[in-house]
Amino acid sequence: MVTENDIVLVDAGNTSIKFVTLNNIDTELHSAYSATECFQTLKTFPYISCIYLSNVGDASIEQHFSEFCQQHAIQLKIIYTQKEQFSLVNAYSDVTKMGVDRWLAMLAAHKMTRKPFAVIDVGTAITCDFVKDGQHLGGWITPGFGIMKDALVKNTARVSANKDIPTRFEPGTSTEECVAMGCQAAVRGVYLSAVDYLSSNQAEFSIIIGGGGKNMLAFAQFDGSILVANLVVHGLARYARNDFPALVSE
Ligand SMILES: Nc1ncnc2c1ncn2[C@@H]1O[C@H](COP(=O)(O)OP(=O)(O)OP(=O)(O)O)[C@@H](O)[C@H]1O
Ligand SMILES: CC(C)(CO)[C@@H](O)C(=O)NCCC(=O)O
Ligand SMILES: [K+]
Repeated sequence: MVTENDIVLVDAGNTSIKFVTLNNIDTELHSAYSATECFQTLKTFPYISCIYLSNVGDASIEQHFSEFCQQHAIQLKIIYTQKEQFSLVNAYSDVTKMGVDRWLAMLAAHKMTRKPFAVIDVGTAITCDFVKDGQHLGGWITPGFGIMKDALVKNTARVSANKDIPTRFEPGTSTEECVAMGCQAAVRGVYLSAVDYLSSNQAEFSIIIGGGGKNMLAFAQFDGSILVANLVVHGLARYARNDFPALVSE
């Protein structure tokens, strides 16, 4: 019999691989910087029957997982972006081009609200996708906080940045602070633009925010937006629960 702790959900992003067993989906995720590092941790798990993998990084990740799963007699399900699933319809005409993390974040958010919504995933890149009545309307791809700072430093002679993640939002008084605050302003701009777009078309809507950098949008909670942990992994969980309906009713 398959149980929730035998199922592992893996979100391979551009910077790191995040993974967790289905029963621990709302706890802090494990994180690894390579497939090899991820396998070292997976080998310490008592038993794995099935791995659900989503990957927006290098295709070699899928090859590594395929070999690992073959060696350890684990079933591997690689999830790809679809045109339609769980009553959600993708707006891309070529869905193979859409990062599966966006698709999974939409599926996770779609389960959380009936209102028209924007789902914002704050990671290496920031994505924002809009959905109304189960129809994806389209979205935005924006550089993430780190990439923005790097691009500024790379393309200027006198602008420098540090690695600090800002804990305040106000005008800066040194170059490094101005860069950190300015890039934070740009991240907040994605949220504010989503509010602007949604409110011009409908009276009621939800905004759902996830990803490792979601705390940069923590202020949005006061406007009724929902900050959720592990959006992509929650999307993967929908596929797992659909395949194994006896686990938990959906
Ligand atoms: N405490 C924090 N506060 C704000 N931003 C953060 C924080 N920690 C990380 N970030 C930002 O979030 C991003 C990391 O996001 P995430 O953990 O979703 O994973 P990732 O592996 O980097 O991204 P992806 O899955 O897109 O590859 C980094 O680019 C960083 O700028
Ligand atoms: C935009 C990212 C990098 C966000 O992780 C990912 O979803 C991706 O690689 N997307 C491919 C391009 C697209 O979604 O249209
Ligand atoms: K690219």
